[in-house]
Amino acid sequence: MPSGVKRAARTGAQHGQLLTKLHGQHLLTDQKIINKIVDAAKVRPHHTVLEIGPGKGALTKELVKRAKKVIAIEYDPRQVVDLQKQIPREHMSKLKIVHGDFLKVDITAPDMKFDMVVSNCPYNISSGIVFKLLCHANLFTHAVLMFQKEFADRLVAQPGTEDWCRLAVNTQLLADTRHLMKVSRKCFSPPPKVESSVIMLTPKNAVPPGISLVEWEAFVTDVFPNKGKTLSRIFKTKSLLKNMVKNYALQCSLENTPIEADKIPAKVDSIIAAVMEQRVMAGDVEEGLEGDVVGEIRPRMLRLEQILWLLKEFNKRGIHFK
Ligand SMILES: C[S@@+](CC[C@H](N)C(=O)[O-])C[C@H]1O[C@@H](n2cnc3c(N)ncnc32)[C@H](O)[C@@H]1O
Repeated sequence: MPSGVKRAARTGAQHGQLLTKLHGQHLLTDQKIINKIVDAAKVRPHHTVLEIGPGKGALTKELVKRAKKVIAIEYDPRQVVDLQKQIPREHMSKLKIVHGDFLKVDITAPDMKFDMVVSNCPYNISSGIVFKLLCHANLFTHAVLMFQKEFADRLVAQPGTEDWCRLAVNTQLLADTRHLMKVSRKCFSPPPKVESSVIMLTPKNAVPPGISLVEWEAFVTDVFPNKGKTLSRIFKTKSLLKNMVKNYALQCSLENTPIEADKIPAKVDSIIAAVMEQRVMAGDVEEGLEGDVVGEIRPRMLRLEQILWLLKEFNKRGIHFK
């Protein structure tokens, strides 16, 4: 082979490998795992399944056998071509391939209606996928999703564990999450460097009453990066105090509450003290909390209901986080 052709072939192959890495293309090859994932999704003949990143169709081939329709969103044009070749002709009419980035595709469009989501996700956009699905939680009943094990562990984490974090709290506000199975590296080609897990994500029916999602997100973002510190210490953080003072001043002016600007920091301090001195919802304290006064508790011990309660305690006293 002439050296120019060899070089071009090598460059082409390297480009392919780079794309493979960039798009998280670790394809499932273990038929038992493929079946278990599709079984877990409980696909019935009247269902439309949305698949994120079908690749060469490992899951898609099973899904089209069982569903009425599969909408598969794939970013890589090479995989789109391969996918078309992989699906048996008799099932082709059930498959709609959308060539695009899942994070950008409008999944609310009338021709995109679906009942559930199944995906061996591209791990490099795991957070984006969860966020987008939660934003459209009203569109589907459940999602069976494979992620890198550490990410999946955080999605299903419980209070009091190391993995209980912002991602867990934000996800579980809007959806129930359940671990389904671990998947060994050996079940993929090429094998990834990490282990994987499959989880079930089931949207909850409604956002808890009296809660603004924007406010919730801001509160959790302020409190959870310091999940090992006590709440009293967290609410003494300068940047957090500054933000609370600014928002309190805004709230006062919106409500026409007469309060002099230089008195606002002291007022905010007194509100924080009042909230911190309370006892956590009686009879609702997690075992292992280090004190029963709010200020002595660390966010990593707080259950969802307790975080909601804490946020409402601030909000009802006029303190907002966004
Ligand atoms: C981990 S592979 C899974 C492939 C196949 N489902 C399987 O299990 O063998 C992830 C797939 O997602 C595709 N992908 C990567 N980023 C994407 C994006 N933003 N939107 C849609 N698909 C994407 C990749 O090209 C790849 O085909």
